[in-house]
Amino acid sequence: MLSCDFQYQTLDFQLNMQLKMQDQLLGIVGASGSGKSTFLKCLVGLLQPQQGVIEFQNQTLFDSKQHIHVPMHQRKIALIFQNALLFPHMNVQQNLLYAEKLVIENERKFNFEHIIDLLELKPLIQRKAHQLSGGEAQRVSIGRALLSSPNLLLLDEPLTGLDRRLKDQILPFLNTVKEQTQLPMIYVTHHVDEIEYLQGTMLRIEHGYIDYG
Ligand SMILES: Nc1ncnc2c1ncn2[C@@H]1O[C@H](COP(=O)(O)OP(=O)(O)OP(=O)(O)O)[C@@H](O)[C@H]1O
Repeated sequence: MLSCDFQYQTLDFQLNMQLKMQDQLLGIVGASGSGKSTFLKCLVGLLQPQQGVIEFQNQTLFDSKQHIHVPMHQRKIALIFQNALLFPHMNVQQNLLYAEKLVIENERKFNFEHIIDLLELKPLIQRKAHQLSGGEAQRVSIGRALLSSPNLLLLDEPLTGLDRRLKDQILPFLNTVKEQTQLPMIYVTHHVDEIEYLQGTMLRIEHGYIDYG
């Protein structure tokens, strides 16, 4: 599983993470600015900690002493942001197939048809990104992340900006993804009820430290 013991520091912020992720879904909550997104960015390889170690499924992704910093595209970790970032000039099908084609065939975990069914995307496949609602676009971005065949799925406030009705639509899809794929997931949110719904274990970060209180 995931094992972290690292520090990431800027001029005015320090993140100290020591954890072993045991369960399939780890939910992370904490005040704005506490370091939740910074943690995900260190895992995916967008940011490089100053010191420490990050290991995932027996692979060292980062080790300051051994000068190991596996580049993002080799980590097999997908990150879903608050705003679905789809290619605007492509339709939904093209957006999805683009992600799939980046993975060599015998390493693909899911196929296109399976993802279309799982996320009920069939009625949308010919639409361009700007012809989708926020919730539909987020479903496509979840599908695209899955087709990149990740070993770990990171979700950074994926429901923020969606109204209650859309949240209530997307959460069951995320639950289906969790149940059907068995993918390890880390889910950052301000809403504890989302983690409870997804039956995740919960971790709180305060001012860059894990709060065990
Ligand atoms: N691009 C950046 N440049 C400089 N400082 C940043 C940058 N992004 C975040 N920070 C700072 O790093 C610290 C941690 O921010 P981070 O985004 O990880 O918090 P967060 O817990 O995800 O907050 P939120 O819940 O508001 O998304 C904060 O002090 C923030 O101001």
